[in-house]
Amino acid sequence: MNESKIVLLIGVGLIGGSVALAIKKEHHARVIGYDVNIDNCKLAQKLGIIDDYTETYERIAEKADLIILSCPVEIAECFLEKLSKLALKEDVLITDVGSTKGRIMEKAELLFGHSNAYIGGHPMAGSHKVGPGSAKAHLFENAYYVLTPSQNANGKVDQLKEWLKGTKANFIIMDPKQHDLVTGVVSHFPHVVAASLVRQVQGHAAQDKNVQFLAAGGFRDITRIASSSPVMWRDIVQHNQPILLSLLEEWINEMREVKQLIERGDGEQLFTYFDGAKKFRDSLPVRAKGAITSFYDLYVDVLDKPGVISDITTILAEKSISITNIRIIEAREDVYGVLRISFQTEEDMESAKQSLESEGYETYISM
Ligand SMILES: NC(=O)c1ccc[n+]([C@@H]2O[C@H](COP(=O)([O-])OP(=O)(O)OC[C@H]3O[C@@H](n4cnc5c(N)ncnc54)[C@H](O)[C@@H]3O)[C@@H](O)[C@H]2O)c1
Ligand SMILES: O=C(O)C(=O)C[C@]1(C(=O)O)C=C[C@@H](O)C=C1
Repeated sequence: MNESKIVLLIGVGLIGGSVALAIKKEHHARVIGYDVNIDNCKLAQKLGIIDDYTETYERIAEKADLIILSCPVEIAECFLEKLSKLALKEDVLITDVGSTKGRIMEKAELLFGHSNAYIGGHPMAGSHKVGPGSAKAHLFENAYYVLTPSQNANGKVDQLKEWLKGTKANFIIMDPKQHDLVTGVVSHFPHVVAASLVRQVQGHAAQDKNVQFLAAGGFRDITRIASSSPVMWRDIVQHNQPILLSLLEEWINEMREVKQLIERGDGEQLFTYFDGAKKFRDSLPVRAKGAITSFYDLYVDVLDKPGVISDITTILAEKSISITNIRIIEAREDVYGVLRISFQTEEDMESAKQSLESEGYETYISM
């Protein structure tokens, strides 16, 4: 379907590229890219993410059936102004993939509110990587994909879902303000904390080189997201400033309480604090994509002996089970360590579990 439809992708990076691939999986539309970084357009064309690219978006925008803003959120906001001055098609659909929705939707209501053209969007999955080279058609599979239709655009939500059905995401309609509060809590503020932890460690590393060598699994897990695009996060923080400031106040109070807990040194209170955090963290839906994880992880107890990883990968290869990642998350000489193996699908994870257990390995689905 959509034989002759034109999609204009403004921002040909990780998320735009992934959305474009998902659209091309289901529709025969022609996807044209526009990006300030022409190398991203060239790479995306080579990878089959876009059919062509343009160095001047205006002419294509006026022909487009679907326009996707997949650039940093401050830039997306500027593009709303630019697009509103063009003679767009009457039935055009415009969406974005930005991590914040409040300011974008305020502007969209102002400029496109009279029409039914604008539906904000935010796929709640991603990566710390950037650029079209890391784009994947399945990036949003099972993830929540928030939609924020402008006042008159409710009737067009199904049309957008149809365009985006190749993402296999779970669409959810939200109010933009509610969206910014929730994502502030689970995504934006954790990013600020991750970056600040890395900067604290950086300060210590300048005093003692061993800090870098010993920055192991736990630190890496909790700070992976600090490796994401600083441009993207600068814009997110500027857009969600009031909510982030209020979360920062909450966090400062929480840290004051933690300080008192540590000063008191009461084992029972410390246990209760960590146990409460563990119980809530463990209750989160770790097997659904979203804020917590992007893959189906299986944990395997292993003796740290030479050949154990190749034994495990051989067992899985014999059953044609593909893995997306494998990592030793704890290993000391001659004691049990834990291997984390990630799979693309739940079925692969379940078959791996069965195969490894039948060979005598002990496995868990979450820890
Ligand atoms: N990375 C994630 O995990 C994630 C997840 C969901 C949503 N988002 C949102 O998706 C959007 C894109 O982020 P990304 O992760 O794909 O980053 P990215 O860096 O991979 O892609 C952004 C692209 O926008 C381009 N760009 C920048 N300024 C531009 C301009 N003036 N005109 C045209 N193109 C321009 C960049 O050159 C780049 O190709 C952001 O709004 C971000 O908030 C990111
Ligand atoms: O997995 C990551 O690297 C992400 O940071 C993805 C993440 C998130 O916080 O979950 C980051 C920002 C986006 O708006 C949506 C998803």
